[in-house]
Amino acid sequence: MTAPFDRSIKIAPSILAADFAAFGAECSAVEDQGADWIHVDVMDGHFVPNITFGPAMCAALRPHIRGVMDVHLMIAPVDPYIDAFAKAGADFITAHVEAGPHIHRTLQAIRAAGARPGVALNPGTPVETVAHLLDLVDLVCVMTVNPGFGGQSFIHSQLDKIAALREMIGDREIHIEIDGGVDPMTAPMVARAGADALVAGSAVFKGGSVSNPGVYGENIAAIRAAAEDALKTG
Ligand SMILES: O=C(CO)[C@H](O)[C@H](O)COP(=O)(O)O
Ligand SMILES: [Co+2]
Repeated sequence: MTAPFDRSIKIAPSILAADFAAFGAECSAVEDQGADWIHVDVMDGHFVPNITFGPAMCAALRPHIRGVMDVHLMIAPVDPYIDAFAKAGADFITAHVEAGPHIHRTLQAIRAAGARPGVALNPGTPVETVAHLLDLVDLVCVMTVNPGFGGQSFIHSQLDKIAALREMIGDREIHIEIDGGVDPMTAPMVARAGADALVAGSAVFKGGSVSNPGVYGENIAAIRAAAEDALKTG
């Protein structure tokens, strides 16, 4: 029997804001402190103006992540690397709709490789771009910053896009993930607009460390409570 679709609020710390010299311990620490998914930002210095890490890092992290590894590919091209990220143990592999001319084929290839496909949209990309991809994906990621860096300000104009996406998705079992500038102030807005997976880097890791992980727990709880309270009060 398959598990019912989980529409509850999920907090996905982005390790872009973690201590790069201690990624394994950082992943365990945020999971111990209540993280639902671990969000791994892969950047190539071409699709985005920053470079992080690749499939070897994901494979190294896998034993340190008990739950979901959510891999956000900010790379172009995507297709030559799909098998490597799937073999590295990624649960979700999200590719950008802007990363190439054949996103439909890319999403099929991610599923064929054994991972769950996601599609991400840059802030300047209209939501209609994913209308004909919804049958292929388990997740749509709405970027609320321009991808490439953590710690940027939330772009409020994306709230309408999230609400329109929620409408488009209807009762399909697709997660709406928000990435960029999510904190206890912005979490209520994205939750009300229809998001269920909230990526947060700076707002989770600020003030904490692997030797002081309780701060991560407080930060995660604050974002979750802000989002859940917004859903209760409407
Ligand atoms: O994909 C990303 C940037 O391209 C990151 O996931 C995102 O920026 C999270 O960091 P923060 O919460 O600090 O904005
Ligand atoms: Co990301």
